[in-house]
Amino acid sequence: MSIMFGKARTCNIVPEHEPAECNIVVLGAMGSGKSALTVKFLTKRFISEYDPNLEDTYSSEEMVDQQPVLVKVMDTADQDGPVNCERYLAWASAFLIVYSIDNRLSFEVCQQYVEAVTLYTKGLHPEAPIILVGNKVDMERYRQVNKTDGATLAARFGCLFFEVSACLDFVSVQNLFYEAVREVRREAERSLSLRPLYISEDKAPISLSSASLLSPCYKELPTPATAKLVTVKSSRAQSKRRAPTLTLLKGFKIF
Ligand SMILES: Nc1nc2c(ncn2[C@@H]2O[C@H](COP(=O)(O)OP(=O)(O)OP(=O)(O)O)[C@@H](O)[C@H]2O)c(=O)[nH]1
Repeated sequence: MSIMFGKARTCNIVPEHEPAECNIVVLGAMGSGKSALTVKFLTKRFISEYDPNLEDTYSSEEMVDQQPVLVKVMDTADQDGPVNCERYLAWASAFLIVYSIDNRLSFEVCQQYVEAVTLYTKGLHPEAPIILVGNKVDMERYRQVNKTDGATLAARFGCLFFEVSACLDFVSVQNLFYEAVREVRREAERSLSLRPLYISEDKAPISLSSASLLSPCYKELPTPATAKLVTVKSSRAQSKRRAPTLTLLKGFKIF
């Protein structure tokens, strides 16, 4: 039984008891800090080196505003700008598009990503939100991109904007991913309120929990050349609450 939210898409309705899922794709120019931000979020640690061609997808059980959510993060590795985007566009619930404040070219590449993603998501319901991220804010003395440039780009495309540093505090990096989850929830509610439910007459209506609203209607995880689903254990393993498990950080050197 499928419910059509105005657009013909196959959709797996998630039963109430399963945690919602949120698929976050991290995009941006090479060297902007995508992997560092991803690893910081998953392990609270800052990496120094990694295999730049490695593209991986990680999952972590999180509690965002007292609601459990399985956050899946695809750390992409494009060589030059938005190419071969279909491997993540349909899978994504949200996008983090990253540039480095000390690299003007990375900001220009970032604009290409924002335009490419917006072209795809406009008109979809729910629309996958974009969060624009100016990384390496610790490199203030080498700044090449003003904060107002980032804010102006974000305003132009109606997306959130943050400046952070993957090598400074963890909370501001965690907040990027948590804000993405919140935006997906907001967009799901907005989308539900905007569009009537079309339910075939012979079926009783079913209640849509926020979990089912949050889990995107997407095809199986794409299988790009090197991407694979691994689970991650953060250094929070020692903390009291149920911590996600990291079994593999291939190619990352953690210090
Ligand atoms: N100072 C500083 N360096 C950073 C920060 N984030 C990442 N770096 C460094 O910048 C370089 C690139 O970081 P990555 O996370 O590998 O960048 P990336 O976007 O994943 O790069 P690709 O995998 O090539 O696409 C590495 O040497 C990192 O240590 C930051 O917030 N501040």
